[in-house]
Amino acid sequence: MNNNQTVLSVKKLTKVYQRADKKVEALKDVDFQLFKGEFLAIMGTSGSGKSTLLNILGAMDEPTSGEIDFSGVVDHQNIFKEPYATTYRRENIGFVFQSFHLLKDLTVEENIAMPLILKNVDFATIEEKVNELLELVQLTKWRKHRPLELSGGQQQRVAICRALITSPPLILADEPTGNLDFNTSHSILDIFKEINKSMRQSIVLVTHEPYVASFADRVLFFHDGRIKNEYQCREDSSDMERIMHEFKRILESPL
Ligand SMILES: Nc1ncnc2c1ncn2[C@@H]1O[C@H](COP(=O)(O)OP(=O)(O)OP(=O)(O)O)[C@@H](O)[C@H]1O
Repeated sequence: MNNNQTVLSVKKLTKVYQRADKKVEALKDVDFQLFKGEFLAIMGTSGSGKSTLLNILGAMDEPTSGEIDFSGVVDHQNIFKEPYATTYRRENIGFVFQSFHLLKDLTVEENIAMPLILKNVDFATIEEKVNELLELVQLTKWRKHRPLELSGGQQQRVAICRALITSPPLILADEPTGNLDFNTSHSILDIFKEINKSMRQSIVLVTHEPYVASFADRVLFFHDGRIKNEYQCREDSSDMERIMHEFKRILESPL
């Protein structure tokens, strides 16, 4: 849960893509705050702007207008320009994607260690962190294997470790359970919940599934590039049904 210390503050954010002779407004006047230690789900149907938002929060894309106050994450604010964008991503963000994005020729432990190798961290420190993370996700005995020898759920656990190894204040996850079956998704979401609680990292997770969103502390409902409502999870068995109900109501309302 949050203690109201702001990590990110998003104000009147818009993103317009130019596609041939047509403008696509992917984000329209998006306003929200992310709090320290908060697990926030961004929920919406396909095309509602979820990935666009995540890409902007990760400085992989620039907004068309509006502001993001990143002062809860970094000192400088010019994060959309190089070299700041790369530094911001490397130092402050852990990315987890639907399709894992692991390097297939490297072992599990090499994949996890890569962000620290790139930062020239000493071997002993890297080994200690890799061991700790492998234990957290119960993959110690798979450390010498390569990603393609692992199940989808195991590969996603490796990707989560890689995202965590620099201890970033912010984890951005785009449909991290999209390629996984129900039970595997549950165990991956439990890991997100656990790291959020134990390490106090803030998480922004994009999903179109009420079940996945119900693991978060708060859900922002996106529709047609706008935030239509939000839901504070009660952490009980009613969350999924309430999220589903609210999502359905939003989809059935006129734009
Ligand atoms: N690079 C781009 N160029 C042009 N239009 C884009 C681009 N990226 C996204 N869009 C458009 O912006 C809108 C929002 O897309 P976005 O990918 O953010 O949605 P989404 O909610 O993540 O969808 P999905 O769940 O299918 O990934 C869509 O209409 C999409 O076609």
